[in-house]
Amino acid sequence: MMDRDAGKALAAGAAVAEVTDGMLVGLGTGSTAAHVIRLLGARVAQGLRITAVATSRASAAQAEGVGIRVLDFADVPRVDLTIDGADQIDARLFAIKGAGGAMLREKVVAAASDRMVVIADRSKRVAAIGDAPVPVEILPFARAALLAALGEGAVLRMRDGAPYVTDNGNQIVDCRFDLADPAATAAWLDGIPGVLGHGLFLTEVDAAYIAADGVVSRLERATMSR
Ligand SMILES: O=C[C@H](O)[C@H](O)[C@H](O)COP(=O)(O)O
Repeated sequence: MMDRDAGKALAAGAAVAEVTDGMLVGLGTGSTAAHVIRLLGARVAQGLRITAVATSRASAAQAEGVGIRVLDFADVPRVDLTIDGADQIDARLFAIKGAGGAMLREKVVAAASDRMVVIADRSKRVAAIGDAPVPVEILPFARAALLAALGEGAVLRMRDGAPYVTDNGNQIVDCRFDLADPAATAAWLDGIPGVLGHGLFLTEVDAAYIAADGVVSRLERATMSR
């Protein structure tokens, strides 16, 4: 665990090095993104001038706590650079996100970003995304119908004996999909009324910093268009 956390911090440091004066930075959510916020806060204390938007209330609170000025994303048309974690990432820069429940805000912020970078310790790096639940944010009004539509293995996420509620006031269904064709699965999910978001990030990620054995490697989507 210590080793994984050291990897998260190392990857975060590599990505934070991309942040320069004047940027509007998108802050991800989760234990890896928390390192980014901590490191950015330290740089802000040393004089770095940035503003930020956060992909969750938790990240906004952490950022404000370390002196980063957080804007309301509702007022922000474009973001320069977003740095976020992932549950799985592969060489195609396909990612599964949302174990922390923030994937809908994470995706809209990523989509509004000129550059989106995923940071991860080696445990997240996989040959091909698939062996992890895909979180799907649903309209609670349609819960039973959507659980049925999402198929076998779809499980309503619970917390403290009640359905988990996202920052958006919705619920999450964790799904097990055959991801032989991730784009087809994403398109299918995008077409289901009442599905408000999901954790398949297939086009949003521009680069990934992966830490393993004290070394960070970078994967870059150099030639593919977004
Ligand atoms: O909803 C949560 C996010 O997608 C996280 O970025 C993802 O779950 C990775 O979180 P962690 O860095 O805590 O493993």
